[in-house]
Amino acid sequence: MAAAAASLQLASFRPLAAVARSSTSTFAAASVAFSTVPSRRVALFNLASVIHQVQLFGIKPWKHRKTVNDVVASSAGNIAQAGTTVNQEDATEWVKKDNRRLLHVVYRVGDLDKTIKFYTECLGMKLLRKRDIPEERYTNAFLGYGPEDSHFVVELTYNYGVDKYDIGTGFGHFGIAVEDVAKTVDLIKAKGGKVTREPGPVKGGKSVIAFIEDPDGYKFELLERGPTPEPLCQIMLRVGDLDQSIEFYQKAFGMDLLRKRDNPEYKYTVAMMGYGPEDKNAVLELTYNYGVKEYGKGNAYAQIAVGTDDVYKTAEVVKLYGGKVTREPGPLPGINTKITACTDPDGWKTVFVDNIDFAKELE
Ligand SMILES: C[C@@H](O)C(=O)SC[C@H](NC(=O)CC[C@H](N)C(=O)O)C(=O)NCC(=O)O
Repeated sequence: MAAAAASLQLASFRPLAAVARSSTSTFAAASVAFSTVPSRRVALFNLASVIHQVQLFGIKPWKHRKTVNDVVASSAGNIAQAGTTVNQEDATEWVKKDNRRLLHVVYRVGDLDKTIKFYTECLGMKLLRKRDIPEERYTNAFLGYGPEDSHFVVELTYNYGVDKYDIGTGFGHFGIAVEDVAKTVDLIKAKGGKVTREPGPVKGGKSVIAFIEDPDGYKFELLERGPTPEPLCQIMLRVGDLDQSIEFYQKAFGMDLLRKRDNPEYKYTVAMMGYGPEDKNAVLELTYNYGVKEYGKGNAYAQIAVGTDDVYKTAEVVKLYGGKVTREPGPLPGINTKITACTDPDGWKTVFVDNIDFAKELE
């Protein structure tokens, strides 16, 4: 197994010192939005959080205006309703300065041991941790090319008794950077892996790629690149309106548009979105196929997870830019890690995870 991993010629797995971020994305502040915060605890947390962010980033606090929904705290401590009016400029400033990175991508598999064997032996990943939640009847396995505190990894979910899922048409593939695609493909073939596209230059371009399939049919694109600290480098999702998606990921998520490439010959355009340069960070590769507005999502691929310093503010910003918050911010029962979840314009899900709570989970 060690030899297999070595012959993959994957990059040295040194931790990322820091996630380099640029601030190239710009957008106009146009309107204000309102959101309701349902409890006093959350309202007080938000106040503390604003102060915390000011201390952390040295930026001015968000402007909160009194509205009919505002927090009404009597001397007896009763809260009628809570609400905030978030100024877009401040939201933009905060989201760009928030400490964000892609943590992991979550998807379902039908046979955990089979997938772990394939990822470790054919893709050279390491099994980082496993957790079984019998009361919820599922098991997770985390695999990747370096420790979770500094690397993007996969989180596999096995639901007891479910051995098959529908991958749908919207999910594209995961990208893995390797130094020699042909050698990697040979190794994968020797291990019995399925190669769906032989090594060679990408159609309409020069970079050498290949595609393989894992035991559940998830596609992995092998991309020939020099050494990188983050070999697990892309999640490709298909979208129905690329400009709308780019704007959403820039404004609501604070991502940068790292690269956009149109391939008219093959009738598609891709946009790379992320929290730092592609050679050092995993990115979202959003693909628009000319004229295709909708895709089937299936039930196999689940979501990406992104670290944040404040899930409450994150949810506010997502709402401010028209995103759908599917899980209001707050601690998860049992483990107390604070999260919030939302969907993008195509319905692709993201879970934001509190950075400090996540670090505690890894201890
Ligand atoms: C280098 C980087 O930009 C790529 O590898 S793009 C890979 C390319 N993507 C697409 O074709 C996307 C559109 C396609 N219709 C889809 O929805 O998946 C690709 O897969 N090329 C295949 C090839 O054989 O070159």
